[in-house]
Amino acid sequence: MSRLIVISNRVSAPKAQSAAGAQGGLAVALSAALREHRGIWFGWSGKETEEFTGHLDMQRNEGVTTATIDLEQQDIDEYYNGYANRTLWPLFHYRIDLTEYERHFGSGYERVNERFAQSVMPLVEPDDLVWVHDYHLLPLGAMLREKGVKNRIGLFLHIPWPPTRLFVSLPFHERLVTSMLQYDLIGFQTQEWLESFLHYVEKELGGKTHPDGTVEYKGRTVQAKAFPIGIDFDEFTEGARSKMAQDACDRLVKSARDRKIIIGVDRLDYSKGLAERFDSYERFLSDNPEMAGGVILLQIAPPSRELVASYQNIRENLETKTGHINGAHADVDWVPIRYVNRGYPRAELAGYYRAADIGLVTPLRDGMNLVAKEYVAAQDPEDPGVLILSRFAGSASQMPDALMINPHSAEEVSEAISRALAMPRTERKKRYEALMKSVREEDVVKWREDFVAELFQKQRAN
Ligand SMILES: O=P(O)(O)OC[C@H]1O[C@H](O[C@H]2O[C@H](CO)[C@@H](O)[C@H](O)[C@H]2O)[C@H](O)[C@@H](O)[C@@H]1O
Ligand SMILES: O=c1ccn([C@@H]2O[C@H](COP(=O)(O)OP(=O)(O)O)[C@@H](O)[C@H]2O)c(=O)[nH]1
Repeated sequence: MSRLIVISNRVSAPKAQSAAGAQGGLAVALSAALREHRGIWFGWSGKETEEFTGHLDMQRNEGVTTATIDLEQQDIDEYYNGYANRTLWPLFHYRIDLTEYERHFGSGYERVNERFAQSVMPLVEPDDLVWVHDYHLLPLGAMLREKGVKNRIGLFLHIPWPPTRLFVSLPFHERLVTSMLQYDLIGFQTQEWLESFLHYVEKELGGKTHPDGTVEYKGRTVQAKAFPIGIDFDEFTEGARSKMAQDACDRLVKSARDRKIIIGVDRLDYSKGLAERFDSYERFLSDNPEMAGGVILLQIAPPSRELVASYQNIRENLETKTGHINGAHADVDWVPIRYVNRGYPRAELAGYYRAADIGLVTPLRDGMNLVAKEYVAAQDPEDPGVLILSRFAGSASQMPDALMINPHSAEEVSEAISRALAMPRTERKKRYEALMKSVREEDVVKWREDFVAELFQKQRAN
């Protein structure tokens, strides 16, 4: 079996995750993948250094070897807070209005990718499979090729790929995608993002694409394919059976005092549609005055990317909205929204999910959304809650038995909440069983096995 070298922006050791509560689907998914695979996880330590040295901090923890580098302040500003999270993230989530095109972000992004390439090179052995993750590192494969790496290299993009008409607003878009065509395998979360990518390659680069996702471009053959990511089902359900989960469930049920509970769990990110969700909930309260005092929305929203202005704005906006909704609707013994700006360990979250009658997942655009899958996995099979899911989440394509909504329509979301609260147990069970089948079967193990098997098969074409 080939060794796996996983490269991602963030590296998160398994112990650190379970202690603090990993607040990102990528960290959750990769630790599960590496637990079974001999290999190394390489990336940024999350720390800052005065001067970049390329020093590798190697650690071994619960069967996973990690190798990390520190970055300079300017690197972090231009690469992570800049090009990754002020240019690519908003553009790839269709928010061209929030996308910033600064030349120094682009040069910082390339410089850091070059630093990643230089630092990881000594770790790569001839038979290793190299698996690069996400939008932070799109040109890394090409930089490794320039340094003579002949190994099979795959890329998995965890976020959407935008339609061509939006993507071409990115300066130097051809350069970015041409560099991506140095990978052997490019994975997307859904068929829709895959098709957008193939469309771009045909229309803008003049490459030839085939129905099975094969791309031919300037003598190279690259495979593109959808690999929907799942949760670590075994680990999650074990956590959901723990005392921590049980205590959390009891605590929430007790504090709700027979009220219906709706839960949302999201990084504080504009792509998650939190402002629209709060508006929809207010619409529900206004349309259903008899529900006053009978329902609460628990929104867990740990802060994210706090140095980026658009993330500071969403935080302020939600604080104002929560204050407004609670002010307008609360009573002496009832507050309609419990808005919590902190993160919890996943086992504790599992208890909160289980206590909730509705899981409200309403992103405006989301690569996958693992929270939707975790909500289902945490339910009591005999009395499950209802998942309300945005049609714009990647997970929607695998979860047709959720109540599917358009998150831009407050009316639709409000009606879905009413319908979920009134749904008979037989229908809830039927939907839960269908959803659970995909959550169980299409888990992170299958995702990793499918991607790695495909990468293993692909011989470098040139
Ligand atoms: O590392 P951060 O900047 O704090 O962000 C956390 C992660 O967010 C994104 O997650 C995506 O990957 C998930 C798993 O595939 C997927 O379910 C979700 O829809 C995506 O948004 C990001 O892509 C990761 O790189 C970040 O680590
Ligand atoms: O307080 C929290 C909030 C979130 N998460 C985890 O963070 C992940 C979020 O992944 P998702 O795919 O939903 O979105 P992302 O944040 O990666 O965009 C899920 O596994 C959550 O359980 C967590 O551990 N603690």
